[in-house]
Order: sequence, then structure tokens, then C-alpha cells
Amino acid sequence: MGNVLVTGGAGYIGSHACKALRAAGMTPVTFDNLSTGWRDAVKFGPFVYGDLLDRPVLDTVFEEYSPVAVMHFAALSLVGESMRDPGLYWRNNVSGSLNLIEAAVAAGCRTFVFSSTCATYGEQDNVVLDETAAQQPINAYGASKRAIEDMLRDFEASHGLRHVIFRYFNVAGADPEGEVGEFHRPETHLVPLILDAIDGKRDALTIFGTDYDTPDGTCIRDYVHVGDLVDAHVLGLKWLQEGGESRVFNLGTGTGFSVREVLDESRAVTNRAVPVVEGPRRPGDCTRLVSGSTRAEAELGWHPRRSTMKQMITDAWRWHQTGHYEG
Ligand SMILES: NC(=O)c1ccc[n+]([C@@H]2O[C@H](COP(=O)([O-])OP(=O)(O)OC[C@H]3O[C@@H](n4cnc5c(N)ncnc54)[C@H](O)[C@@H]3O)[C@@H](O)[C@H]2O)c1
Ligand SMILES: O=c1ccn([C@@H]2O[C@H](COP(=O)(O)OP(=O)(O)O[C@H]3O[C@H](CO)[C@H](O)[C@H](O)[C@H]3O)[C@@H](O)[C@H]2O)c(=O)[nH]1
Repeated sequence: MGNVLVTGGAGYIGSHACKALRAAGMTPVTFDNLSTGWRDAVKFGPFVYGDLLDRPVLDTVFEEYSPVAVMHFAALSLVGESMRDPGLYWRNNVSGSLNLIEAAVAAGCRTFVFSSTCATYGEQDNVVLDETAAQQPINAYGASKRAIEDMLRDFEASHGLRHVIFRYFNVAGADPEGEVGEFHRPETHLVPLILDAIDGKRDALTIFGTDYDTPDGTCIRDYVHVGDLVDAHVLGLKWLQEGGESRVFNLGTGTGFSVREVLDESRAVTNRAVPVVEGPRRPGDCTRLVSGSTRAEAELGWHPRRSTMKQMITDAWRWHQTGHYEG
């Protein structure tokens, strides 16, 4: 019950979280500067146009809506861009999060759910990636997220800011009811790029590297359905509201799929050919990133229900054929 401030609520994952919060009886208040998000994606509660770097606007939002909690999705999240322009990432993600955290604490809002990433683990092939694995990011995006995690721990120690940190693996799929979905411009994620190639919006899907040390030579990732991912956020919020301690949770299924396996399943689901080109490795890609944790299941009671590759591609394909945003 009550208002939840959702930063980045006009983006891919944040818009799905708003729908889940609304379904759970809360009012999601979206705060977004629309740098990579869409006004049309804000459907489940009020919208405030604003930038995390603008502290006075943040203070006004806390005053006006008195949120019981913050879900913080807003960030820049392109690995390649972060390598070219690290200052952009440190300013937007780290300085922006510092403003948000300070505004929350000043307003007495001390319940905080944060989107982190498996990119904070970095290149650690053959290591079990549970929440205790070392965080050794190999790009500025991952480094910015690790810094925000540290910031949350410091603000808990000094100001009692209770938080849940979710480290996502690869998020895919769309709302099964088609109200919201993934729409990035430019798009860099594998599944929507495959669907673009299938229906001719791009010439072909380029496989980034076929010489990795994996059974079929292509990179392996752990894909989780966006609907399951946001369900975990509602459970994480409940955990904090019921007095649970600050905690880190990986969100992945523990099953890895190679790029070729995702391509095969896309062909099967859509019953269409995928034009494919084999290209060089993409800088910054790890060979294998698969969660080695069941903590979210064990402690939050999180049970991913839609995170089969077939279901993720089915839902993404439905959205791809019907859904888009214009502003
Ligand atoms: N998509 C994935 O697979 C994935 C994986 C791991 C982690 N994450 C994290 O999940 C979160 C959401 O990712 P997404 O894929 O939905 O991204 P997205 O780009 O679709 O959404 C991010 C939203 O934040 C907003 N935003 C960015 N900077 C802002 C600022 N300074 N002030 C206000 N609003 C701002 C954007 O306009 C956008 O609506 C991010 O924090 C990302 O790092 C995503
Ligand atoms: O055109 C493409 C796009 C991707 N891939 C491959 O497909 C896999 C998945 O790539 P994505 O770009 O979809 O996802 P990433 O694994 O690079 O990135 C995801 O996980 C990262 C953590 O490593 C970050 O959190 C990031 O925000 C999130 O999207 C990778 O092996 C990539 O090399 C291709 O072969 N061709």
C-alpha cells in the first residue's frame, strides 16, 4: 500500500515493475528524464519528468508523494558507451544515485530497492557466481553499479537506509498482456535484435564471436523473464517492509543459453528463418555469465514461472509484432 517512487519507470524493466506494483496494490510514481525511456510506457501511476541530477526536483517529489519506498531503475546501461565515455556513467549513475539517496534519507524514506547487475562480477570464468563472488567489473558501467552498492552500505551504516540489491543476469521477454515491452533505441540486446532480423528490420543478426571456449563456440548467458524479475522486486520490497535485513540477491535461473541456442529457439517459436552473420568478439563480453545462487528462491520465495527460453521469446515476439512507443 502507498506510493512507491520508481526511478526509470518509463524504461523497459521499470515500466514492468510499475505494472507489478499496481497489481500488488501500490501506486508507482514514475520519475524519469526520458533519456532512454518513453512517456507512453508510463501507464500505471503518475509521471514526474525529472533528472536524478536535479536535487531540488527530487526533494519536491518526496514532499509531494511521501513514498514509502524507492525502486531505483534509472541508469545508463550500455557497456560499450560506458567504455567510450566513463564520465557520463559516473555522473549519471553514481552522482545521480547519490542525489536520490540523500533526498530519500532527508525525506525519511529509508526503504530502497536497487537494480544492480551481474556485470559487477566481471570476467570470472569457471567461478560459481553467487552473491559472495568477488566484484571485479571490467567496464565503467559495472564499476558505476558497484559504487552505488557501496554507497547503499555506507548510508545504511550512517542513516539506517535499509536496502535490497538485485544483481540481474540477462533480462528478456515482455508483459504477456502486451501493455509494455522492450523498446530501446538504439537496441543492443540479443533477443530483440534477433526479432528485428527475423522480420527484416535489420539485415542479419551478427554473432559476436564463435571461438569462445563453450560447446558451440558462442557466449553463454542466463536469461530471466522481465515478469519474473519484477515479481522479485515486489517480494524484495515486502521483505524490507516486514523487517528483513539489507540483502543482495542474484536474479537469474541458473541455466545458461548460448547465442546459437537462443537463435535456434527463436526460429522454433517464430517459425521463421533468422539471417545470421558470424562476426568478431565484442569487447567486454565474458564467455559465460550464469547465476550460481538460489538465495532469492530460498529467502524471498521467488519462483521464476515464465523464464523458459520459449516463453521469453514468445512474449518478446508478441510485443515485437504489436507494441511500440512513440513518445
Ligand atoms: N536490461 C537488462 O538486461 C539489465 C541487466 C542488468 C541490469 N539492468 C539494470 O536495470 C535497470 C533498468 O534497465 P532497462 O533495461 O529497463 O533500461 P532502460 O534504459 O530501458 O530504462 C532506464 C530508464 O532510466 C531513465 N533514466 C536514465 N538516467 C536518468 C536520470 N539521470 N534521471 C531520470 N531518469 C533517468 C531512462 O530515461 C529510462 O527510462 C538499469 O539500472 C540497468 O542498469 C538491466
Ligand atoms: O547483436 C548481438 C548482440 C548480442 N550478442 C551476444 O548475445 C549475448 C547477450 O548480449 P546482450 O547485449 O543481450 O546482453 P549482455 O550480456 O551484453 O548484457 C546484459 O548483461 C550485462 C551484464 O553482463 C549488463 O547488465 C547489461 O545491461 C545487460 O543487457 C552476448 O553473448 C553477446 O555477445 C550477439 O552475439 N549479437
